[in-house]
Amino acid sequence: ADLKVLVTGAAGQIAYSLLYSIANGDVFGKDQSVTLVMLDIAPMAGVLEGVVMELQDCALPSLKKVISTTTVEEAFADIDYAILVGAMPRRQGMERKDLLKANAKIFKEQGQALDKFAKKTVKVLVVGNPANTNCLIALTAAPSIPKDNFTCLTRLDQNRAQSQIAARLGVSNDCVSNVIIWGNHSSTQYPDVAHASVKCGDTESSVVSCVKDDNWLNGEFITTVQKRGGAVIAARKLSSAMSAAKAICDHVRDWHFGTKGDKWTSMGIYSNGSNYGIKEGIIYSVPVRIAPGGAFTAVTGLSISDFARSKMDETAEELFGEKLMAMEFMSS
Ligand SMILES: NC(=O)c1ccc[n+]([C@@H]2O[C@H](COP(=O)([O-])OP(=O)(O)OC[C@H]3O[C@@H](n4cnc5c(N)ncnc54)[C@H](O)[C@@H]3O)[C@@H](O)[C@H]2O)c1
Ligand SMILES: O=C(O)CC[C@H](O)C(=O)O
Repeated sequence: ADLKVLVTGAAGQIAYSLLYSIANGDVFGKDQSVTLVMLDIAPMAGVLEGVVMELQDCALPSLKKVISTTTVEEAFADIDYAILVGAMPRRQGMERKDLLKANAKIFKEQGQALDKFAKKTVKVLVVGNPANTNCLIALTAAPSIPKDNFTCLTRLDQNRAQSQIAARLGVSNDCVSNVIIWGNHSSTQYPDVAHASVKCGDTESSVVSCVKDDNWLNGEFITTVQKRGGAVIAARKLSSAMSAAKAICDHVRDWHFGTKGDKWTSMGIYSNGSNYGIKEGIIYSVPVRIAPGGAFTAVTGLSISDFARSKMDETAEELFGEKLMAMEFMSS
């Protein structure tokens, strides 16, 4: 059957890279026909039309139909996937709090629209920042959809961490696996390589034993990944877009087709209180294994050092703080 995939913020910069990849079959496969639904706000209707024209002009075989709209009723009707990108990005000088205030109401409205109009099996990926808390807002506003159908993007952080390690070791990016991102998609996230491995030829070794520099791994490596989004904003005067779109494709592809073998990937999921002492009630990034079709389970039994524990708690605390702030904004 045809897949109906919604991308919000479809006139924006991330969408400009993302829409092509989805329409080209890079996410759901070349044999899967896709109806692409594109939502943006009314003032962007003209730009949206231009993007529709370009998608048509790509003449892609797996793109069955394009629907562009500025109303949530039409956008969320009967969708299989909702990729929620549309939100204000942080610019230089803006705090996360400013962003939460501006964006929280978008995700409440869209959560309600998911509840009302989407398939109950819809898979939701929240990208718009603050991604974890926006995801929690959407989930809360959509009680008829299972909580495990809501995730937020931390794959960009995982890709950043993986590429930092690969560059340090002088190996290609695909040699490095099982890096973990814990917690918030923010500068308190904990990129963790304690369980990561690097494959050179036929031999697989731990990243820690290959890097042989714990000071770097526990210091500069972590801060580089934590601050990478801000560094891109400072350099481009715009938020990351090409790399964000690529990470969205990786996330959704793995959610659709599943992870391979004993490999895992990180995504922000609803914390039900049973993973690694992370309390219930926030969207927190953990390593997951995914079955074909999308059922996922958090990877269990990983040893957690005292250093990791304090980092994991710090990012959880930030998320509970954001949750409180979001609740205040919503009630005022
Ligand atoms: N989680 C991540 O890893 C990650 C990475 C990069 C960017 N982001 C976030 O993604 C978001 C989008 O970034 P961008 O660079 O594409 O921004 P952008 O400003 O280029 O595009 C955002 C688009 O969303 C639209 N929009 C605003 N409100 C909307 C609504 N209610 N419904 C539908 N569309 C709406 C805007 O009109 C605009 O076209 C930002 O919040 C950014 O911070 C997240
Ligand atoms: O606003 C930020 O600090 C980050 C923007 C984006 O989420 C990224 O990670 O590139």
